Amino acid sequence: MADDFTGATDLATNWVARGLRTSVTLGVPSDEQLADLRVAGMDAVVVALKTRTAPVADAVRQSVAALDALRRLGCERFYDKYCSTFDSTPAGNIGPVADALAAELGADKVVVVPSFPATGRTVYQGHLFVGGQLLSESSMRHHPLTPMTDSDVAALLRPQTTHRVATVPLQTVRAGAAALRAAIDAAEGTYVVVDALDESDLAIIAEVTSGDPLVTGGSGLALGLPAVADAPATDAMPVTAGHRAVLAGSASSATRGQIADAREQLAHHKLDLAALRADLPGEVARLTAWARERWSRAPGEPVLVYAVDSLDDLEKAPPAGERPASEVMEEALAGCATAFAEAGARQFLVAGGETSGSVVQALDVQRLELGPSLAPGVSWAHGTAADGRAYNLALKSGNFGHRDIFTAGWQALA
Ligand SMILES: Nc1ncnc2c1ncn2[C@@H]1O[C@H](COP(=O)(O)OP(=O)(O)OP(=O)(O)O)[C@@H](O)[C@H]1O
Ligand SMILES: O=C(O)[C@@H](O)C(=O)CO
Repeated sequence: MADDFTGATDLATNWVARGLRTSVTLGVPSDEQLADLRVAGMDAVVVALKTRTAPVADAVRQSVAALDALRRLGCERFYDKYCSTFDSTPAGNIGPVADALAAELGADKVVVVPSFPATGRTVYQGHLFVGGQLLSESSMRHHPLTPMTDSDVAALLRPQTTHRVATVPLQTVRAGAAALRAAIDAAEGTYVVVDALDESDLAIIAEVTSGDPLVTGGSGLALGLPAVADAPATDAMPVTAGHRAVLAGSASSATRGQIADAREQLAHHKLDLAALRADLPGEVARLTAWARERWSRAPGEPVLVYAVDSLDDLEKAPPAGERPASEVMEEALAGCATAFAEAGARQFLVAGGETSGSVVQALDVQRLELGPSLAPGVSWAHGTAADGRAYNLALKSGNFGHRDIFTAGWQALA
């Protein structure tokens, strides 16, 4: 299970890359969805939750419900996917969720592996690096919801868990499978943060944990699996004809660069927080009229709607009596998604995990099948909403993707 929607498609992208037939359910699957998944005969299922910044008790309840559903489906091994930049606060939710899952599964050793080298995330001497910078010195220190101001993974996890947290250094990983397994078993703690700098390190960690009921991490560890023979054909993904939109609620530095790049080519509109607070439905209606007009003049051209293009846009605290900016922006982008869909949009590239959760929940899509990959951890997907409308969706993690992804990413749907 994954704590946000972009993280879910990130993990699914990596499992598909290793040849596993993988479905993503958006929320805890119902009995009917479980029956469909049984028929489809998947190798892996990712349950996408929106729990990264939810109240702790809520996050734990939803994660345990996801575990329960997956067990009823017959799953025996579980991957607790959180952000490769360990997005959390001293209260959670990584620790409390992992504690609950470990208790349910009777797991006494659980690896903690944020490393995802293909996107620049590595762990060395227990410290998390992003593109060669310590996490605490990276742009993640400015994150609007989970600012990361420490890089020591064990130190980040300790206040969040009732268990002890140990670390295993890179030398032990590189000493091979037997040495690593022995070190994990001997570690003084339930959680074991394991260093990994490249995919060969992840392959060793994946090998030695292949019998563990629970592993935790970013999606990189999934790339450590040996490839299965006949990989599923992602080019078989159905493409749904319709208008195109980029909806970006992410304030991450990669997204801000992608917005700057796309503004040169796409019709764009920056959301105005004050105007949304004054009249959110009216703003969404005006934006939809603008998008309709753009699509009528340039069919096939995406429109770009975004929240932030500079860190100065970020609101630290709302004015007295007002809702937090994050809630307002997520509601506005979710409102745009449903109104744009009503106007004929069927292809959405969404930036940001929380934003993707709000958008996909508003569209009421319940399951995604993955298609072509756009970048490490990002793929197009196809899903059908409860009202029967089909969509192509790419859910892009804030810091993932090349600078031109908002303009070049559509080629895969051509
Ligand atoms: N002006 C603003 N002030 C404060 N928060 C904002 C503002 N604009 C957008 N936000 C919020 O910032 C949050 C960004 O989180 P989101 O998960 O969508 O992106 P991200 O963290 O970059 O992506 P990911 O989680 O995939 O790395 C959203 O809740 C969004 O609504
Ligand atoms: O692990 C990552 O970095 C991403 O999948 C993510 O979770 C960002 O929201």
